[in-house]
Amino acid sequence: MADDGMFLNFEIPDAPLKTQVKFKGGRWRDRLKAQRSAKQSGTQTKQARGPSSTPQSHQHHDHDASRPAKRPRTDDGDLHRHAKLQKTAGSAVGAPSHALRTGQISSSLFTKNPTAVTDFENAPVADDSEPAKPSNAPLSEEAESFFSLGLSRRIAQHLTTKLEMKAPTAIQKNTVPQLIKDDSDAFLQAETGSGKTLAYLLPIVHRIMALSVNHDGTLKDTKVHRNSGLFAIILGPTRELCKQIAVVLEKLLRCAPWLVCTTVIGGESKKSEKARLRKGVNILVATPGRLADHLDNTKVLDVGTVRWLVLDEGDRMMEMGFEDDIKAIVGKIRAGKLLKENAEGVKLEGVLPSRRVTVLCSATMKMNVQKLGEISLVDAVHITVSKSDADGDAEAATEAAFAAPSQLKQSYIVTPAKLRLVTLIALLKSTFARKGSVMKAIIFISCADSVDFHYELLKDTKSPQPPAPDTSSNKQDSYANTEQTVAPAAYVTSPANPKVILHKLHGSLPQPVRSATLNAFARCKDPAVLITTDISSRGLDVPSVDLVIEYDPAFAVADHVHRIGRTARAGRPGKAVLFLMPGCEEGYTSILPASTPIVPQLYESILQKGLATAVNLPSTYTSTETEKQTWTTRAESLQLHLEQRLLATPSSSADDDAEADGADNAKGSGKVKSKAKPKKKPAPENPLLVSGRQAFRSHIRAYATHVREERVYFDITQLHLGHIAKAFALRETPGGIGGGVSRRTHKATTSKGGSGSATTASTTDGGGEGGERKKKVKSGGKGARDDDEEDGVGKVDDDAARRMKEKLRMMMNAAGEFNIG
Ligand SMILES: Nc1ncnc2c1ncn2[C@@H]1O[C@H](COP(=O)(O)OP(=O)(O)OP(=O)(O)O)[C@@H](O)[C@H]1O
Repeated sequence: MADDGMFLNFEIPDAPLKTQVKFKGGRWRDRLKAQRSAKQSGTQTKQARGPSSTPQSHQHHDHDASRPAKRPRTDDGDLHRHAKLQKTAGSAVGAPSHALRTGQISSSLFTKNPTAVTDFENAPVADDSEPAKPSNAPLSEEAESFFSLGLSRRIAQHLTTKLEMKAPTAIQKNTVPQLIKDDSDAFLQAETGSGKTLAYLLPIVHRIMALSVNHDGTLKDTKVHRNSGLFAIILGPTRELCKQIAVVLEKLLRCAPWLVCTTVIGGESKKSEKARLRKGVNILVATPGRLADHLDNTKVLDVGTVRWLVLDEGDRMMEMGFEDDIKAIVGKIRAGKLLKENAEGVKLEGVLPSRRVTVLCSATMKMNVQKLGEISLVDAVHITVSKSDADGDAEAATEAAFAAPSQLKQSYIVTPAKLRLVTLIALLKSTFARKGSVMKAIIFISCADSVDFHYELLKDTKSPQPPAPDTSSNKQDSYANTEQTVAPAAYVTSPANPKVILHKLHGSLPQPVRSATLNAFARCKDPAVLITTDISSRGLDVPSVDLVIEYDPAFAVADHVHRIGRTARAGRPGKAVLFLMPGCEEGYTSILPASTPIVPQLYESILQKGLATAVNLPSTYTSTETEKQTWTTRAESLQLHLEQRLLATPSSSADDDAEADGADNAKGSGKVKSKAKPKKKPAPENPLLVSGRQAFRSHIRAYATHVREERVYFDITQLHLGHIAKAFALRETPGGIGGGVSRRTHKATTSKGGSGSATTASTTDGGGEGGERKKKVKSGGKGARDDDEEDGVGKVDDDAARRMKEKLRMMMNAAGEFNIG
């Protein structure tokens, strides 16, 4: 069938387009071969542009044997599917009227794409008939109540009346009585969104309250207050999570206003944290590095009365390199003498646990959790929601906790690399096509550079920044802090949702910006999209997230489970869509935990649905789209438009600014010669192009850091870099991937201990504790990529570097097809 849909019917400026590709590097013979291949391909393209262009000529081109083979080509299959969909879309495929005039270019979006191996015909289909029973919802009110868990009337009433929680969830039902009556350590494991935070907070608060309140709610004579001692420490991996835990705790403590909690999480001056600790605190929420620091340097922080140490998201803390800090914290707490009464003579014995209790909390189980257990737990009770655990089958119970919530609908789209960007836009556009169907969506991307790029690309360039959420205590601050991270979106809006607000979040942003952005996303009343790295994958609880898009797959299955767990929380419905590329990536679905089948979606259907109507371009651009355009031409026009945006020369005002800056700098350095003719400066590069190239490089490097066991699905040698560049709206594949490590870090710090081996690279950690901790990136480990808080540009391990080198050599010997004239 024909593939005329791939031709574009509009002019683009000549200047930025490279008509000839220069091949550098590699052996001259290979370069010559590639040059010839390019020439031949160019001739074919020219032929195709002529009026005699036929679909056959493209197919011939596609099967050009002289072109170095990279991946199995599948045009036949692809075009067949494509044509089939075109027909259903009612468009005329193959009409020769699309033939281009000289000077126009062809978009190769729909050609030379590898075939998906998924058997779409026999794959499971989405079952919309009956939603699955939620697995993480609160239990029925008739069957369970907070009161029956052994909680005091005061707390139980507070939960039902003030916090509007009618009944406990299953993990709360199993945890609360255990931690109230027993002083054993506990390993708490339940799926995402199942209410683990309250599961450990409720018994702690209940028992601390019991120092001053009788079970019937009447007050005792002795009433503890903020200076009565620190009773519990809760550790979380990121500042965001710690803040969130503190918010839940503050709400809970409203029924016991004499108790005080606070956070020490970095990102603000240690002095002010010390001041708060000096004022007195009963429950402390902290990141490990910052707490270890205070334990070393803040005398007023006395752990003699501490009875509970909670390690929330334990595996993540280990993964982030907090092992030494945790060891130090556990060691210090255990070393201190356990006080039976506090300084004021309040008897703690008999009310608080008789020993120090450690609670380890995680939705997923990794090897490092075991290690953390060895460091911190003694004869721990394993608490899950599963019956199997009660039956003694711990493995089955762990598996149940590791699963995604049953009501979460998971699907995946096998999208050729070149079509990723337009498919993402089409997916978002169709998502927001109906008012109210999706209010909030989160897009996970592998690295901060790529987050920055996609945010800049998708935002509406000229629209004013949306107002800051009005609930902030400091409106002005909040507004200023989100200036670079919150903006109205272009492309993805629809007549039903003309306003969609875009947010970006990653660990390279300053802490106040991170907090303000998250706050803005959580409180946004308009439909909202958050583009983010894994910094948002753990523990974050933002209400009404209806959709999670994994545009880049997670670096490990456990991370995938946490990412998709940002939706479908506490029994609410949710959807998760995973982008995969044809080939080995498709096998990844076989290892994903899911209670219901993960359904494949055709990218063509997504494009067809999303691009059924015209795309709203940013306000500085005028759309030339017509109603009659088909989804394929829309996809191509959109891709071309995006590529052109990157190729556009920056405006003259930018030039002037640069000129002025240059002059200022020269003056500053005192090197201005009065009569010297100002040197002509090279035209500044388009910032979007620079950002796109950087995003591409970081993306490829991050790709090399999938965990070893999963690299069979994410094989870097299988990547077609040229095609991937297209997903960054780049016409040419940027160089400089293999060489060196370019990092964007806050500031260099020195490591506190740690076993720095020759293959160990260190990057500052902007996420956990604002550059205080040094993250260890070990050879072969996954720290090399943009971890949640880093910028994703790390050292690729030796193995990956070798494969990358090979890949680059292949690249240099072959011509990326859209590099060719
Ligand atoms: N008993 C309850 N009734 C109703 N909602 C609840 C109940 N317990 C918790 N929730 C709500 O459920 C949501 C998820 O809770 P929480 O963040 O503690 O989950 P989690 O198990 O820690 O998830 P994750 O593993 O993703 O961190 C929160 O919005 C919380 O307010």
